[in-house]
Formats: sequence, structure tokens, C-alpha cells
Amino acid sequence: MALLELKDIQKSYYLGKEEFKVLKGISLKFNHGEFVSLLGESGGGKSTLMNIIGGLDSNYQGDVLLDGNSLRHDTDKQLDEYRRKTIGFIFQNFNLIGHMTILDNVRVALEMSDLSRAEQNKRSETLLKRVGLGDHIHKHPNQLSGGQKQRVAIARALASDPDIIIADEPTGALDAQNTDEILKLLDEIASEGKLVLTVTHSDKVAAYGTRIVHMASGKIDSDKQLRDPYQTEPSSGMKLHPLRMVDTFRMAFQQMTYNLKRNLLIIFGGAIGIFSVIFMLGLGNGIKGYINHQIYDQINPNSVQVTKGKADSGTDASAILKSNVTSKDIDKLDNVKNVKSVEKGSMAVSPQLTYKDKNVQGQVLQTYNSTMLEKSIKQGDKPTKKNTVLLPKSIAQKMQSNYKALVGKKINLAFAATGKNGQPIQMSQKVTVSGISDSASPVIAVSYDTLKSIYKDNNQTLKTNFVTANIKGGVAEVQPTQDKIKALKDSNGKKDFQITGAGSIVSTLNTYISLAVNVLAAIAGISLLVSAIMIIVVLYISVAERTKEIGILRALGVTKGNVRGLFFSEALLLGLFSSISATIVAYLIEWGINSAASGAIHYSIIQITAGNAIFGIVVAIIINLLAAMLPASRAAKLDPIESLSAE
Ligand SMILES: Nc1ncnc2c1ncn2[C@@H]1O[C@H](COP(=O)(O)OP(=O)(O)OP(=O)(O)O)[C@@H](O)[C@H]1O
Repeated sequence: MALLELKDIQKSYYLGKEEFKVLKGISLKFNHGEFVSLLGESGGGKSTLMNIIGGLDSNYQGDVLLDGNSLRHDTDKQLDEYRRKTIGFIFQNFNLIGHMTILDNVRVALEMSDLSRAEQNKRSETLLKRVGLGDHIHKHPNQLSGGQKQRVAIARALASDPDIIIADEPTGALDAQNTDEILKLLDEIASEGKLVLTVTHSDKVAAYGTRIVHMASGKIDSDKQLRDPYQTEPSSGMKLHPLRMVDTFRMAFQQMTYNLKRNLLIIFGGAIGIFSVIFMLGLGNGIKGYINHQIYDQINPNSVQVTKGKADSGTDASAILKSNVTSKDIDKLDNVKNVKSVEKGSMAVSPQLTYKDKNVQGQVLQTYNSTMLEKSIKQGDKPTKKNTVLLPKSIAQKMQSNYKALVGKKINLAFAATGKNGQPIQMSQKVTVSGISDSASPVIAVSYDTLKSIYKDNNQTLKTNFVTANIKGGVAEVQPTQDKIKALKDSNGKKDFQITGAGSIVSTLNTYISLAVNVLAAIAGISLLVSAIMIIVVLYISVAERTKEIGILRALGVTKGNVRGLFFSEALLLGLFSSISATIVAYLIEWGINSAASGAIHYSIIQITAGNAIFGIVVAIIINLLAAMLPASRAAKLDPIESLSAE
């Protein structure tokens, strides 16, 4: 059985509806060890026939049989495999990949083999030595002469040990001496049992082979045996497969380093967008954290003040004064998940404080509760004992310049309350200053028992107009528990409670800060969009620049999927590099700003979390991959024959 058999091959090209018959029924048989020269007039269809034999063109009539098996119904993948395993191409214009060294140009055909990288290098080196280029392996193609380039192409064609070598005018661009040497090499290849098919215009070249086939008007008009084919048994070939992902990445990386300056600029452009997003998120965390820190420095985050009321009135004292928290309400609050305990509280407004002949008016008189931080009491103690009072520093200073000396002194506390019938009642009591607080809050505090006894002394009953709910767990539990409290309904189905005091504004404030930060991050995200467009443009340019390279790779048996993978890998690498560099820069700037600001605010104002960084990296990679979709599929769809003829 013949190694290769052509059965009545016919091929037409169409210009519009007009048909141009190029091959009009070609039937030939070829065997191992033959060195066949295909001669014929220019434009006679020799290259067309070689493209069909080489598996680059499957749009023809007739049949090509390899070892008796038809290629007719082969899928794209099977044809890729056929080119990979069976065919080695040598082109008139060499078709080497410019950005690779000549060693890599040969090794690229072995990327698809099972050989280790070291074995691939060794085999490529051996082949380059064989074609006389052992001393040039690290040169690039543009550093070689025409004859040397063609030898690289021969070494590459031999790399995967194919049965058939197709050489389309291999000596067309060479001088007489180089032509002789290349022909000798081709003959040597045939002598090893391979089928060498050359297309030539030269009778001298044709005379070198074992057989001359002549084409005229799309048909074979003569088939001459010059000498016996070589009888050597061919080697058994090597195991080959499509490019693996890691090889695709390596090739993409190689390509990136070749166009280093351009790619560095793209990485820089992409990094600006990712940096802005990560930095904005970090700044948002910092500002939110700083404000919370400032607030929780004054109040206990795990205790919230709750009062009755339908609407959110924030810290409006009149709403609290009007409300009456019953023991039933307290039970209801006590049953809310994560509420540890509920303390009764009450407040009055505009208390008058008199010490010696000094009269000072305060804003709020409130029962001491867990929202107040003990650490803010800088002199003295809490007002837990009966008839003691805790003064804020601002009030104490108004009473006496040496305000610290007020601790332990008796002062008069007077305030107005509303009696049972709504009439105003003045209350007054001598109290001892238990301590002075540093808090920014102007609250004058006495214990619940003290206030209760003052009311009793005036024949009045103290109303509980707010309570303090102490929340279990960390600060993270506070917001959800506050939301549960706010969601409690009365018997009419209306909301029953509201949160008052400083704690109530924390969540609102956080919502606004988050909103502002997300808007800023989204604006920063626009630059990610710009970088996506940049990637699309750059990859399109890259596809255009590398059309020929894509054709070469396809001729070597690289699949469409591999080509697509190459461009996706490139986009992925660009995304990875830009996002990693953006993250590093963001963390460096975070460190710089926080160190510089630590003297002024004692707080890390930029807080980039791992989540922010991962978010930035993931978004960048997704955007890059999306951007690569169109250019990658365009590259994969390129026709190998057209790509090979690209300039
Ligand atoms: N893609 C194509 N579309 C239309 N016509 C084509 C195409 N490719 C080749 N042809 C035509 O088919 C004919 C055969 O071309 P081919 O390249 O196979 O000839 P050739 O024998 O190799 O020529 P040469 O010896 O000059 O290289 C030519 O007339 C050419 O113009």
C-alpha cells in the first residue's frame, strides 16, 4: 500500500460566481524514501496541490489517502493532528517566527511532544547541528542568511519526525551553493525513509530527486522515475498532542517579553484603574473605621439607647421626654435575640447646677447607663452612689476654673419635670460630684435610683423614657440587633421602638460613607473599562502583526483552540501583572499615607483588606478575559493558507 495516494483531486477557485478550475483530476501514489519534484508552469496549481496534501486545505474534490486511510472526512482536529504528526513544511520564504531564537523556532514544533523541555532543547540543538547551524542557535532569524534560514526551516520540519516533508520551492530564494547544500539535505532526509515532496521551477533541482512529476493545465502530463527510491524503513515517529495550557502560557509570556515596552505600558495603564478601585475601597474602609473609632471612643458600641416611637427622631430629646417605656416593653426588648440585658433610663432637659454663687445651665440630665464609657471619667468615679452626679468637663469648667477640685463637693441640682396633670414641677436636690468626664457629650449623669428618689421626694413618679439595651457578642452584632429592635411592632402593627443617642447615627453615617466610597470606586472603575478597550485594540493589533506566525503555528499542527488560548493567556497575563503591580503599589501607598498621617490622627486612614485586593485582581482578570474574546476568536478563525501568505 502506498504511503500517500491522491485520487482524482479536483479544485476550483471562485471569483464571484465565476469558477476557475485549477486542479482537474490528479491521481498519484507516493512511497517512503521518495524524493519527488513537482514541476509545472507558474500558476499551474502546484502550491494548491501541496496545501491539499499538507492538510491545510480541505475544500476539494477527490481523496487523499494516508496509509490507505482517507483524509476526506477528517474534522479540523484530525487535520491538525495529521499536520502535527505526518507533515513537515518547508516554505520558499522560510516562514520563521521573528521574535523567537532559531532554537525556539525549531523547538516550537516539539512543544506538542511528550519530550521534556531539556529533551526538546537537546533534539532541537542536534537538528540545528545537523543542518550546520550548531553555532547559531541563539540568534534570531533576522541575523541569518537566506540559506541559513532555510536550514532552520528544515530542522523545524524534521523536529517532530514526520513521514512526509513538503518543500514548496525550498531553494527559490537561494544562490547556487546554498541550493546544492539544501538539496543534499533533502536527499539525505529521503534516504532516511521519509517522503520528500518538493515544488520547483528548476530542472536542476528536479534532477536531484528520485522522481519528477510534471503538471500542465491542472493535470499530470508526465511522471518520470529518475532512480530507485530509498528502501530505508522510516523511524516510528514521536508522540504528539495539541499544545498544553502551560505551553500556551509560556508562549504567551515569550511574546510579551518580545514586545516588552508595549506590554509594560499596557500593564501600567491597566494598573492605574485597578489601583484606583482598590485604593478607593481602602480609603472608604479607613474613613468609616476612623469615624466609628471616634464615635466609639465616646460611647460603648455594645449598648444602644432605645425609646418608644414610631419615627426615627435620632437624638431629639423631646421625643424621648414624651415616651414611656413600660415593663412590658422592657420584656419585649429583653427577648430580642442577642440582647443581654435592658437598663431603665430617664432624662430631663435644661438642668440648673449651682455651686457657691455660680449658676450653670446644662443641656441634658440623664441616668448613668452602659452607653457611657468609664474610661472617659478622668477625675473621680461613676455616679452610682445615691445623690451623686457625674459632670461633663465643659460644665465643670464653667462652675470653677479649678474644675478638678469639684469632685467630692456638694452642688445643687435643679430641673423641671412634668407633673401627673401636665403641670411643670421644679425639682431640686443637693448632690455630690462623683466625677468629671472627658466625653464630648454634654450629659450630666445621675443614677436611676437617685433620679427616682428626687421624683419621690417631690411626690412624683419617675417615668422610664428610654432604656439601654446591652448587646451580646462583638460590634458586628450591634447593627443587626438594632435592626431587629427597630422592626418590633406594637399591637396595631406599627413600629414600636427607635434607637436614640449617638449609636443611632453610626449606621446611617456608615451607609452614607459606603455609598460615597462605592460611587468613587465605580468612577475609578471607568478607567478599568478604558483599559479593557486598550486591551481589545492591542490584541487586535497583535493578531494583525502575528497573522503569519499564526499560519506557521497552524501548519505545525497547533489547533484553533490553541490559538485562541494563546491570546487568552496573553490577556490573562496582562491582567495578572497589572493587578498584582496595582495591589503592591496600593499597599505601599497605604503604608506611606498611614505612616505620614499617624502623627496627626493616630489612626490608619487607608485600610485595604485582602478582600479589596482580591476583588480588584478578579475584576481586572475578568475584564481582560472578556476583552480578549473578540481578538482571540478572530485569531482562531484565521485561514492557515491566507495567514501564511500574509506579509
Ligand atoms: N485563494 C485563491 N483564490 C483565488 N485564486 C487562487 C487562490 N490561490 C491560488 N489561486 C489561483 O490558483 C492558481 C494556482 O495557484 P498556485 O499557487 O497553486 O500555483 P503554482 O503552480 O504554485 O504557481 P507558482 O509556481 O507561481 O507558485 C493561480 O492561478 C492562482 O491565481
